[in-house]
Amino acid sequence: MVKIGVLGLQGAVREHVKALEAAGATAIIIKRVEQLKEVDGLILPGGESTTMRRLMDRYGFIEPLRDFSKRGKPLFGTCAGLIMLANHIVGYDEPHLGLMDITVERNSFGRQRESFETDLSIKGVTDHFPSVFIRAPHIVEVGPDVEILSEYHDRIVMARQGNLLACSFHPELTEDSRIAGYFVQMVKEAKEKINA
Ligand SMILES: NC(=O)CC[C@H](N)C(=O)O
Repeated sequence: MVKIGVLGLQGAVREHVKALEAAGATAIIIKRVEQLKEVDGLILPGGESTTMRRLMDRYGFIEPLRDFSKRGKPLFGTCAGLIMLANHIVGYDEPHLGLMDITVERNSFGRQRESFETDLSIKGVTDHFPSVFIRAPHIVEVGPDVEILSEYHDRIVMARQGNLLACSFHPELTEDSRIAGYFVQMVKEAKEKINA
């Protein structure tokens, strides 16, 4: 069984733990850098990216998370977590982790529609996934190694680059654990490779 961490500095943490368990993984909440060595993959949850960055700096997570990724361990960023992974953020000079070859724009679905739910088709998962968007970012542009997994009204809302997975919405806020299952499978495959 794979063990997957959920970064627990801020945001929608417990819901991810539940979804991972429903998808057959062991899940632990990560609050200290030393805990990273216990897990085979990590979820960066939704929340508020500027707050999350401040806490990552305070607890020294930036470099250890880059190392984690370099060692071939998968990361999955949802909503604010997607913003943490991106190489470029529209309107900002510097990225946060800067691991994934994507450009993201924050809060891109308009104020009057701050939060909504819609049915999305997600490549490799299902044609119908109930997706909750909360002040969500979207992916403006992807590099050549990035596979687009889902779009909503011509905006990219889910993508994968090797061991990096990112989506604009909150898959953990619905009962459907198939996206968590997709990530669990990524982590299993990465673990086999690392141990081979
Ligand atoms: N639900 C979310 O994670 C919202 C993300 C938030 N609007 C940000 O820019 O960080």
